[in-house]
Parts: sequence; C-alpha cells; structure tokens
Amino acid sequence: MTCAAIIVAAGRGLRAGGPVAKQWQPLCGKRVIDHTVTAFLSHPRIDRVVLVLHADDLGDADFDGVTLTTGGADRAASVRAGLAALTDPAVTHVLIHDVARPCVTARTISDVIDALDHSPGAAPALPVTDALWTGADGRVTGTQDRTGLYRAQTPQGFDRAAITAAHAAHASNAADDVEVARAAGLDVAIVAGDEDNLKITHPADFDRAARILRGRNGHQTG
Ligand SMILES: Nc1ccn([C@@H]2O[C@H](COP(=O)(O)OP(=O)(O)OP(=O)(O)O)[C@@H](O)[C@H]2O)c(=O)n1
Ligand SMILES: C[C@](O)(CO)[C@H](O)COP(=O)(O)O
Repeated sequence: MTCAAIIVAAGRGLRAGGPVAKQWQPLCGKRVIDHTVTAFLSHPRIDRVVLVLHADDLGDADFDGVTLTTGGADRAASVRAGLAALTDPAVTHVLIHDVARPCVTARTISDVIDALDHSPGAAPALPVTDALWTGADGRVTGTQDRTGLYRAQTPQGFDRAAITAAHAAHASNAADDVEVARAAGLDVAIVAGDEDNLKITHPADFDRAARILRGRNGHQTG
C-alpha cells in the first residue's frame, strides 16, 4: 500500500473571519496550515502529500516535500484537483483531509490506513451523543432520533482508483468524500473519531485547538 495525503486548503474561511483565511492564521506559534501539513509529512505511512490551495494563496506556499495545486470553487472541486495532481502511478490509496483540522493525530491517520486493508473506504466519525432538535427563530420546532447518526471527520481514506472514478462520476459538490464514495457504491468503514480532531470553523475554535495542542506538547502560544 502506498498512501498519499490530499490536504484541501483552498477555502476562504468566511465563518471563521479574520484578516486572512483561517488556514493562514496563527496557532500555537505556527500557522494552522503548518500543523496540518506537518501531521501528514511526519507520518511514516504517508508517502506523498498534495496541498490544494486557493489561487490567491499560492505565493504564500513555503512548504518542502509537498505537491502544490490550485483548488476549485467548492470542496469537491478542490478534491478533484488534488486527485488530478497525483501523477505517481505507485500511489494506491489516498487520505483526503481538511486543512482546518490541525489537531489530527498520527493515531487517527494510522487507524484510517489500517482500515483500508479491508475496505475500499474508511473514515473517522463520532456517534452523536446529544439529543437532536430542529429549530427556527430561537425556538425548538422538533426533535430528531439520533440512533445510528455520526459526526464525520477527516482524513477520509479510499482506494485511489475507486475514489478518482467516484469523483469523476459525481459532478456536483458534496458534504464530504464519503458521500461521493457511497454514491458510487463504495463501502466505507467507520473508524473511531477523536473529539480533539475538530474542524476550525468559527472564531472560538482557534482557542480550543490551541488548548488541545498546548496540552499535547506544551506548545508556546502564537
Ligand atoms: N473551495 C473550497 C472550499 C473548501 N475547501 C476546504 O475544505 C475544508 C472544509 O471546508 P470549510 O471548513 O467549510 O472551509 P471554508 O470553506 O474555508 O470555510 P467557510 O465555509 O466558513 O468559508 C477546508 O479545509 C477548506 O479549506 C477547499 O479546499 N476548497
Ligand atoms: C468534510 C467534513 O469536514 C466532514 O465533517 C465537513 O463536511 C466539511 O464541512 P464544511 O462545511 O465544508 O466545513
């Protein structure tokens, strides 16, 4: 098995706000993107890293050991760009990861890779443990059964040829790559998620990510 990571980092981070897109903002002495890229470059079972950037950000890319490419108008288009940038025929599997998840651990990456020994797809997720409502205008409008519901995370791993064909057949955007894979009939194994593998989405998420990273390695604040 030869694994490539595709890190999608072409978003604009509108919900997070700030002077620059969230992946370029400071986090524990580095940029968010530096933590994410390092997590994959340093993993012994990741053989290639493709970094998918917004066209406006290519000039900021100062990463050694990664293949750069330009993303698209939505996450799925950026994933397709990353798949297209993978030119090495030796790569058999891909792990597709949000740059906005800088706290991903080597354990989660390894667990996804291990699951790909027995499944064409594998992705981390956490079972929903809170009650679920629908709401509008600040009031509860209904309740939803949480049985069998999961909160999906990344990296989402796949047989390279299978996910490449699945994305080629899936013309529109998708919430994640598991949606694309399942639309193509691929089986996807659930791997244990990690509460610390949060996606930086809103401003408060930066502090949470910093607490997590400081708690692990005594990171200095940025
Ligand atoms: N056209 C896009 C849109 C999103 N992404 C990536 O997909 C991941 C998950 O998307 P999200 O958290 O929504 O990031 P943004 O789209 O940047 O955030 P927002 O929706 O708040 O603008 C992120 O790592 C983001 O960089 C991407 O590569 N290309
Ligand atoms: C891919 C993902 O992180 C899985 O939970 C999530 O769907 C990304 O959502 P976003 O709205 O693009 O941040």
